[in-house]
Amino acid sequence: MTNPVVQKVNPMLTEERAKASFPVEELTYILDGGKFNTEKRREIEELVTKDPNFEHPPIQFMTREQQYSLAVKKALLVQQRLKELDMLDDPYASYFFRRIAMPREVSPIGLHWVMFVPTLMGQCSDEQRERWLQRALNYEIIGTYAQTEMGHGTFLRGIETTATYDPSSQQFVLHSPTTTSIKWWPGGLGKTCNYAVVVAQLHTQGRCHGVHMFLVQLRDESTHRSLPGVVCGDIGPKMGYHTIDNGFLQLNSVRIPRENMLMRNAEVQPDGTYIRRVSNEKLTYGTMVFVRSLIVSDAARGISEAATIAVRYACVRRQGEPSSPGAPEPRLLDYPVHQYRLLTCVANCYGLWFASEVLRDLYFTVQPDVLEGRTERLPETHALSAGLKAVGSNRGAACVEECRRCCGGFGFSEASGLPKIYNDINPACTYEGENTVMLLQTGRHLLKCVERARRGEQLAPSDAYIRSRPTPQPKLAGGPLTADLLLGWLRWRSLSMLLEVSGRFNSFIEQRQAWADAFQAVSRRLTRCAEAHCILYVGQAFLDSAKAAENPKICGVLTSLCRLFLLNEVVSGAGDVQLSRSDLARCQDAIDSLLTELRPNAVALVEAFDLPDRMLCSVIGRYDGQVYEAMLQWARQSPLNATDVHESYELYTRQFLAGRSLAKL
Ligand SMILES: CC/C=C\C/C=C\C/C=C\C/C=C\CC/C=C/C(=O)SCCNC(=O)CCNC(=O)[C@H](O)C(C)(C)COP(=O)(O)OP(=O)(O)OC[C@H]1O[C@@H](n2cnc3c(N)ncnc32)[C@H](O)[C@@H]1OP(=O)(O)O
Ligand SMILES: Cc1cc2nc3c(=O)[nH]c(=O)nc-3n(C[C@H](O)[C@H](O)[C@H](O)COP(=O)(O)OP(=O)(O)OC[C@H]3O[C@@H](n4cnc5c(N)ncnc54)[C@H](O)[C@@H]3O)c2cc1C
Repeated sequence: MTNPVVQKVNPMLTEERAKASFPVEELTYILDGGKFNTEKRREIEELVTKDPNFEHPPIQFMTREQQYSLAVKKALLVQQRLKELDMLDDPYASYFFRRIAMPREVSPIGLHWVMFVPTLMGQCSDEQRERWLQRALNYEIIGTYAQTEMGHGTFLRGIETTATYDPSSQQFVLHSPTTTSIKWWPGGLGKTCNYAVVVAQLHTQGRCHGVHMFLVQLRDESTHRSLPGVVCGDIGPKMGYHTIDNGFLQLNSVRIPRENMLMRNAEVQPDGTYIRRVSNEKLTYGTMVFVRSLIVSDAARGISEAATIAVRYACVRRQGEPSSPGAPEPRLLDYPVHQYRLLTCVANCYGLWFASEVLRDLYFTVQPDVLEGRTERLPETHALSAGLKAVGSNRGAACVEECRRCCGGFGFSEASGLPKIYNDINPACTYEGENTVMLLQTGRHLLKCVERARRGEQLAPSDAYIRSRPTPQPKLAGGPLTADLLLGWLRWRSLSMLLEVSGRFNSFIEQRQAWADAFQAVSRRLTRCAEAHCILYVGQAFLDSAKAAENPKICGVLTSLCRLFLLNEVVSGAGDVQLSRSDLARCQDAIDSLLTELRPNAVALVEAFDLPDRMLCSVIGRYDGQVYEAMLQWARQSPLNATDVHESYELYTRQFLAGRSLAKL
C-alpha cells in the first residue's frame, strides 16, 4: 500500500484486512497491468505527495473562481513537472501524475490532451501535423474541441456554424449565423484556451459538404486577448466541474487560412475544388470513438474510489440493535443487504475495469487501419465504444450514488469525497454523446448485424454470436451455476431479445414503413438490446480476466465476484425474457451464498485498487479508519467557523429579533 501506516489504525479495519484470502498486492499488479506499472504509479504518487506545491486546503471550501484559478495553476505545474522528469512522452506516467495531483478535479487544460491533441493526430494531413502537433504537444498552444452548439449537440449534422471558402483570399470565413449556432460547452474554451478545433459546415463553390474541422486561433498568443470577431467566455456554474471553464464561442466572420482546414480525409484546393480522400465520412467522428473508450475506464475508476470509501466506512460504522445485551452495535458490513449493495458495486467495477482494457486494445488494434482508410472494423468499434460508454457511465453514476447512500448522512457531506466523485462521473452520461442516443447507435448496428447474419455474411468477433441459431432457454436449475453457464444465459438473452426486436422491425418494414420510422417504433426496446449486448461483453471480459489470473486464490475470488456480477444481471434481466420462478429462486439463493463467501474479502477487493488517501480525499474512507476525529477537524475548516458570531447576525438576525423590518436592509 502507498498509504503510510499511521500510528493508530482503527482495529475494526485491521481485523477486516486480516481476513483476505488472497494476496492483495498480486491483484493490484493485475489491475495495473503488471508489477512494473504498479511501481511506477507509486513512485509518481510519492513524488506528488511530497511536493508542497500541490498542497492546499480542501477545494470544497473555496469559491468557484478560487477553484478554477488553483486548477489552472496545478494543471500547468503538472506539465512543468512532467517535463522536468522527462515523462511527457509516457502516457501512463502523465495520466497518473495528473490523477494524483488533481484528484477528481477536472483540469482546465484537460480537453487539450483528451480531444485537441488526439484530433490533430487523427484529422491532420502529415504536413499539418508537422506544423501544429509539436506545438500542441509542447504546450506552446492550448486547445479545445468546439463541436456542440446551443441548438445542436446530439444531431451533429444539424450544426449551424459555417466555414465558407473564399478563393480570392484563399481563406475560410468562420461564422456563427444565429444565436443557436453559438458553440456552448467546450471545456477550457471560456478562459483557458487560445486555440480550438471548430466543427463547422463546409461551403465551397456554392455547395455545402457537411461537417468538417478547422483549427481556429481564438486568443492572442502573448496577451491572451480574444482576437477580432471572436466572442468567448465561461458558461457559468454547473452541477459539478467547478474547476473547468466550459465556454461559449461566437464567431463573427473570422478569417483563417485555407491550410487550417484539417485535411487528412478531405481537402479544399486553392481554387475551391472539394476533394474527399476517403469514402467513409464518419472518420471525422474519430476522436469521439477514442474518448468514449476512455470514459469506460474512468467510470470503473470512479466506482473503485467510491467503493473503497464506502466499504472501509462500512467496516468502522456501527449502527443498529446489538445481537445480545452488552454486545456492540453491528457494523454496516454485517448486514446482508449492505453487503449486496456494496459488493454488486465492486463487481460492476471489476467488470467495467476489465472490459475497458479489452475495448482499449480493440481501439488501438483497429486505429492504424482506420488512419490508412481501411474501415472494416470501424462499425464494431463505434458500436462498442458508444454502447459501453453509455453502460459504463450509467453504471458508474448509479454505483457511486449507491456507495454515497451507503454512507448515510456523511455521504451527503463533501467531507466524504463522494459528491465530488459523483459530480465528476455523472456528466459522462451526457457528454461525448448522450447515453440513450449512444445505446441507439449500438442498437442500430445490432439490427444491421441480424440482417447480415441472415444473408450468411461474416460478423466482427464481438457480434459473431448473432449468427448462431436460436436455441431454447438454457436451464439454470439443476447443475451448478457456473460463470460459463450464466454467461451462456446472458448470450442467449441478448440474442433472443435482438431477434424479437428485429422481427418486430421487419414486420414494420413489410408494412411499408420507412426504415427510420420502423427504427423509431422499436427504439425503446432496442436500447435494452444494446445494454444486454454490452453487458455480455463486460461479462466475457470479466470472466476471461478471472481465468487468466495465475494465482489460484485470485482466480477463485475473481470468479466468485464475476458470478455475482452475472447472477445480478440474470436476476435484474429476468423480465426481459421469461425466466422461470425456479430458475430465479436458484439465482437469488446463489447471490445470498456469494455475499457470505465474498464478505471477508470485501476490504481486500477494494484495497487492491491501491488508492492512497491523497487520491480519495475522504474523511470517512481514510486508510486508518479514524472517521469521527477527522470529521470534526474537517468541519473546523469551514469559513463559516472563522468567527464565533457570523456577520449576518449583526446585519439581520439581531434586527429581526428586535422586531425591525429587514425589507430596507
Ligand atoms: C477534461 C477531462 C479530463 C479528464 C477526464 C478523464 C477521463 C474521461 C475521458 C474523457 C472525458 C473528458 C471530457 C469530455 C468532454 C466532452 C466533450 C464532448 O462532449 S465533445 C461533443 C461530443 N458530441 C457527441 O458525441 C455528439 C453525439 N452525436 C453523434 O455522435 C452523432 O451525431 C450520431 C452518432 C448521434 C449520429 O450521427 P449522424 O451524423 O446523424 O449519423 P447518421 O445518422 O447519418 O449515420 C449514422 C451512421 O454513421 C455511423 N456512425 C456514427 N457515428 C460514428 C462514429 N463515431 N464512428 C463511426 N461510425 C459512426 C453509424 O453507425 C451509422 O452507420 P450506418 O449508416 O448504420 O452504417
Ligand atoms: C460537462 C460537459 C462537458 C462538455 N464538453 C464538451 C466539449 O468539450 N466540446 C463539445 O463540443 N461539447 C461538449 N459538451 C456537450 C455534449 O457533448 C452535449 O451536451 C451532448 O452531446 C448532448 O447534446 P445536447 O446537450 O445538445 O442534448 P440534446 O441533443 O438536446 O439531447 C437532449 C435529450 O434528448 C434526447 N435525444 C436527442 N436526440 C435524440 C434522438 N435522436 N433519439 C432519442 N432521444 C434523443 C437525448 O437522449 C437527451 O436526453 C459537454 C457537455 C457537458 C455536460
